[in-house]
Amino acid sequence: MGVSTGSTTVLKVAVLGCGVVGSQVVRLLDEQAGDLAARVGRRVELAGVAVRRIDAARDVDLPDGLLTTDAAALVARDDVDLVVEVIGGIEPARTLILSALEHGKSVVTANKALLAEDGPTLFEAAEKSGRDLYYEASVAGAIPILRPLRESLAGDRVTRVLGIVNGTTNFILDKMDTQGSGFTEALEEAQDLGYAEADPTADVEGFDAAAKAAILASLAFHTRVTAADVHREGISEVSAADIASAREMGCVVKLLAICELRTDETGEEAVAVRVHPAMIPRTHPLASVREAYNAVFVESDAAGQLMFYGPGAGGAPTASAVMGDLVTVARNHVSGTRGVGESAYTDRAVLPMGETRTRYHVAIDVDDRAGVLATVAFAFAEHGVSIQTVRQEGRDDDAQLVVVSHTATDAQLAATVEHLRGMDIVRDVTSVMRVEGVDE
Ligand SMILES: NC(=O)C1=CN([C@@H]2O[C@H](COP(=O)(O)OP(=O)(O)OC[C@H]3O[C@@H](n4cnc5c(N)ncnc54)[C@H](O)[C@@H]3O)[C@@H](O)[C@H]2O)C=CC1
Ligand SMILES: N[C@@H](CC=O)C(=O)O
Ligand code: NA
Repeated sequence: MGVSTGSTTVLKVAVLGCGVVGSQVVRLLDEQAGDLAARVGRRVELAGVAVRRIDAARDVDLPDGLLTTDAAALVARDDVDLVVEVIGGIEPARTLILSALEHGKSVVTANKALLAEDGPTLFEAAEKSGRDLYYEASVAGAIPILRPLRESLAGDRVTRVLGIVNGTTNFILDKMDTQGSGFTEALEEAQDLGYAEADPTADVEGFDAAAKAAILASLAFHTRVTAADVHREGISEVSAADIASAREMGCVVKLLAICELRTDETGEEAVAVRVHPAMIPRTHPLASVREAYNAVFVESDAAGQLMFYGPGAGGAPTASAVMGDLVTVARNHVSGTRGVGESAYTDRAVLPMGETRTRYHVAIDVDDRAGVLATVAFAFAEHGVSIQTVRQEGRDDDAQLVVVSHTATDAQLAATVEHLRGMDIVRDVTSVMRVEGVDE
């Protein structure tokens, strides 16, 4: 393959995809041209924009000559120095990124789905070509979180990363909580605002947050975690009743990504990575993260607790992170250097979800008669799950017990729920949700 030599006076950028994010990258490349030249030390110009349809309506004006439907040819062009991939999804994005790297172009991408599925292939290709692969926009949109993990905290030992990393689901849960909005109505609003993925199932079912959790855990713990390693639950099952129940307890429901450094039963350090809805106290800092904002807590041995907060989705905020990476890889290109590559030297195992320890909120429809509470409490005790509080709501045919447990493993809780579901006095277990951010 020919490695591009590019121009010595101008850096040429190919943008692949001109949707919500791509159109904003193209706009910023034009509007910030003067400042970019000063910051990079060389003019940065658009070489071309790969689109699916030339005649599609888009949010940015582009001269026809720059548009092409042949992304493969664009990334291979000799006059292209840097490539921005904002098509999304696995293919053709993976082939295009690999081709760009093989042709000697550094790549900036926002594609968490691809990084979480096949990151190592991309990192190896970047290593082999001696080029950069940067992806700050892939996690928590505009918030600088990957660079702090990769660089600022490289001398510390990160033990936990906890956050809200999906704007769409946070927007939906926030609207359900504060405005009593319906799920579908809130999702449509998030789509109109450009927060949702092309297929919003990726957001709603937690795939997007799981991909981001995999990327965060890999960087934080210097290991390889893929999307398949992440325990994932979305928000499609979160009901208005769950949100009301959380409110009763002084909590709010959030979709959380939790990455932890733990010790397995042999004493080896391992990682646990999960994404699921959880109740957190309204006094917890994450409870005040509204709309499509994201926030990530990082805990490390020396630094203690750090919190990163900001817009986690949307065209312009995401383009801001893409542009930051673009300036970095452009500077590296000009100075003939390379940024930090993948750091996966610890090669830690990923613990099964059953070993995760947390607290649980369980709502149970029961027959309202003497002895029911004791029988239910016995089922929890039998599986080693200690109860912190129980409250009864309703009477007679409408009776419900709401149990909040002390810390137990997921396996213990699952066994308890199965036991409850098999009991005569239990009509249904209507809600099981983890409770996070509460002291023992
Ligand atoms: N929208 C957001 O808030 C954020 C998006 N991202 C990521 O950024 C990437 C882009 O997302 P969006 O701009 O929101 O998606 P989008 O769906 O608005 O844009 C993707 C564009 O790529 C085009 N495309 C598809 N196949 C193509 C091909 N073969 N050649 C050329 N163009 C092609 C589509 O026509 C579309 O215009 C994704 O990886 C997404 O996960 C990351 C952070 C936030
Ligand atoms: N669909 C994503 C976009 C950013 O990654 C989200 O809603 O957070
Ligand atoms: Na980011």
